[in-house]
Amino acid sequence: MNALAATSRNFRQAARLLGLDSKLEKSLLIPFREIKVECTIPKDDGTLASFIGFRVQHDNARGPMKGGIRYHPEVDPDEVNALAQLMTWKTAVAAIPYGGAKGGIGCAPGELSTSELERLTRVFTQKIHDLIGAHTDVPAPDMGTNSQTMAWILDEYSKFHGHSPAVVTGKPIDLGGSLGRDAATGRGVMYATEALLAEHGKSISGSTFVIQGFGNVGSWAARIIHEKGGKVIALGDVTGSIRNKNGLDIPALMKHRNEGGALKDFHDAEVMDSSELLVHECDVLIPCALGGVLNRENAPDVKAKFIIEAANHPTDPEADEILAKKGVTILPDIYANSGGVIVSYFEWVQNIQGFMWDEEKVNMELHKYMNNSFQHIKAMCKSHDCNLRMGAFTLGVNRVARATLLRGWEA
Ligand SMILES: NC(=O)C1=CN([C@@H]2O[C@H](COP(=O)(O)OP(=O)(O)OC[C@H]3O[C@@H](n4cnc5c(N)ncnc54)[C@H](OP(=O)(O)O)[C@@H]3O)[C@@H](O)[C@H]2O)C=CC1
Ligand SMILES: O=C(O)CCC(=O)C(=O)O
Repeated sequence: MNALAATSRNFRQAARLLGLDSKLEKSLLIPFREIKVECTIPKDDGTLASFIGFRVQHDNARGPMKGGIRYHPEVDPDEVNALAQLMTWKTAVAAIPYGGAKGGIGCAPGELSTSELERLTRVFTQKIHDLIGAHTDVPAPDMGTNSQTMAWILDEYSKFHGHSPAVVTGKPIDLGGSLGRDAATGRGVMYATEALLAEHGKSISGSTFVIQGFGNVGSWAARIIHEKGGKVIALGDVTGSIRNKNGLDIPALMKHRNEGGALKDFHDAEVMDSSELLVHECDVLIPCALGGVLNRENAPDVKAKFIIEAANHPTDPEADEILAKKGVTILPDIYANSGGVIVSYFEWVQNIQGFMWDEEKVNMELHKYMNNSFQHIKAMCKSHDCNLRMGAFTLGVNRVARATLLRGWEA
């Protein structure tokens, strides 16, 4: 089942639990606007290269649409659509005043030079600048993009609309970015994990973790979990996977990576087959890379007791069912990885206020938002007798449905 079918299926199940009117259900599912643009750039060698860029604006009943921009070869319209829809429910679960959107360009960022990436980002921004804005649709980083990408979007957008720091979040600090945004998704993953483990009488310290993905989300999650006394015993990225049963030395691994070393060359670990990563023995499994990585092929072999969905839609519905039967508890993406968009909201607020918060305040507010959402999800699980995924979906969908009904449809 592709990402869009899986996400829509979860939405429909939540709509049924909530008893939503079928016409409202249909209207909530259909995206507000889907944008597809051709982006041609001259490469450094003078030849032309063409790419397709997407921005799907899913819903704006609760506020400006919000979501990241992904650069990856597998970006396609259905996936962007699914990710945009997830953003709508995620911002509602987090109780921040946004709707949902997502964008992407089908490209392999690792195969483009920095100047080619800059040209591609600027062309994409030229094509969509009229349709984004601080009060309409606010992009942010996702897989394959970072604060530099946001700086180029800000600069290009500002040529048309004047200096507009609040048009993107996840910017460099020197351009109005927020302290704590870089680490926010990983830190939010830690707060979410802490809250879930506490429910089961456990803690991060003393638990073992396996992490897939060592980019923004995976590396920050690993660092913060390590700081909290958690043992990260295996992790992997697209180049390979490593393990150490006594716990990987994450600060040393970060240093090795920052000096250009590949994971497999890290001195204090054993190289392992990446196909074993997701089914490795551990207490907590944290996928932090692509969608659909847990499926009917590997779900029966998963040994983790808890899965924290730091990636978006890492678990397909068949795996969801298999894992539920095995008694694995899954903390769903629309809550588990919401730390990023929550601190994006703080960044946007700071840009609009023209006032900068210190990092302690950012982290304290993030903790508060994550804990509040967890309590609200649990309350939905109780009142609808459902698992955490449906608890989060019913919470998010209900908030968007209420806002939509209050706004009405009269022309
Ligand atoms: N950035 C954010 O704030 C947020 C991100 N997310 C989600 O988190 C996930 C990761 O995003 P982010 O960390 O920003 O992305 P990055 O591009 O920073 O990192 C992605 C990581 O995944 C690895 N990877 C890619 N393909 C594979 C694969 N096939 N097997 C194993 N590892 C792989 C990459 O390896 P390599 O570096 O070697 O290419 C890299 O380590 C995505 O699903 C994203 O949507 C969710 C909420 C917010
Ligand atoms: O920070 C943001 O606005 C969006 C982050 C994002 O794309 C996501 O949560 O999937």
